[in-house]
Amino acid sequence: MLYVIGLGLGDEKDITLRGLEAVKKCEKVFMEAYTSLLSFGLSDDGIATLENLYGKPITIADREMVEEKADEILSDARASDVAFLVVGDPFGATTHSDLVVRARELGIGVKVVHNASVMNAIGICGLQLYRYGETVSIPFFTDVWRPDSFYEKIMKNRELGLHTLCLLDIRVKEPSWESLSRGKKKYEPPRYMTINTAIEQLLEVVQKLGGSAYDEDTDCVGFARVGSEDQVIVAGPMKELLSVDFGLPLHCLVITGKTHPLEEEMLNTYRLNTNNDSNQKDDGSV
Ligand SMILES: C[S@@+](CC[C@H](N)C(=O)[O-])C[C@H]1O[C@@H](n2cnc3c(N)ncnc32)[C@H](O)[C@@H]1O
Repeated sequence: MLYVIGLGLGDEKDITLRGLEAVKKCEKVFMEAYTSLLSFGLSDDGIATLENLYGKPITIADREMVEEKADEILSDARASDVAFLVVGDPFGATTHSDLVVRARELGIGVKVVHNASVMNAIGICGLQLYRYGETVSIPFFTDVWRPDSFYEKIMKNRELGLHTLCLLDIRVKEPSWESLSRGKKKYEPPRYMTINTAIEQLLEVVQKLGGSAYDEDTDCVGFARVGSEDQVIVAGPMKELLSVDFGLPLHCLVITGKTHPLEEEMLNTYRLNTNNDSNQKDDGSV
């Protein structure tokens, strides 16, 4: 049996009871480690915390392993119970349908244990989840690659008065161009896009295209480490969020559409000049 288990967004305590029971009975545990992060990141300590809780070792499955070596995971799942752990919800923003479809084709049973996803946790800012349009991904620009396909989607959402969730690039275990040209893979250090970089890129694109979908005065909400004890949520115009230090990853950004007075009321509690208590530490410190 293949158990596909969501870990939630914060730390090791966010797994559900159902998920924990499933992991405990599995003989092998893989953890997908390239589309999201728990609050402790990929530090050895963090993984060790999970291993202690589960009472068994975890094999980190990077993109190469999940995409190229899925056979290994599936052949284990054919013979015994195997857990495949995904931060957030397994089907929130990342779809692991490939693995599930292949397992089903091979006659391997699949059970999914859901959990909170960034896709629903952003509801905390007060913008109604049913008032969102298409989610966009913002990739890191390079000197020679500065794609702008997200612009049109944001424009369509804004024309319809809908909010836009922008998921920000994560680069983990990316081979460097240099090493590829030498034929021996060497990996770049991991990179996680900040809200500040995302806004810089968004403003660059709207200026380049001469568009009007948004500008530096457009109201947004920046989220860092949602679901963790030290989460930070700040609402304000793009130009204001540009200079906010949101701290460690992960970050995402919402560009507001047309807001309802009730949405505004909640949003106002996250503005810089208010008593913003988005941070959930018990002592209220930020
Ligand atoms: C592919 S999505 C996450 C999918 C995950 N399975 C889920 O359900 O949440 C990854 C992106 O979502 C955003 N994200 C995920 N978790 C976050 C968090 N706790 N706080 C802020 N942004 C987050 C980041 O922009 C990150 O690059």
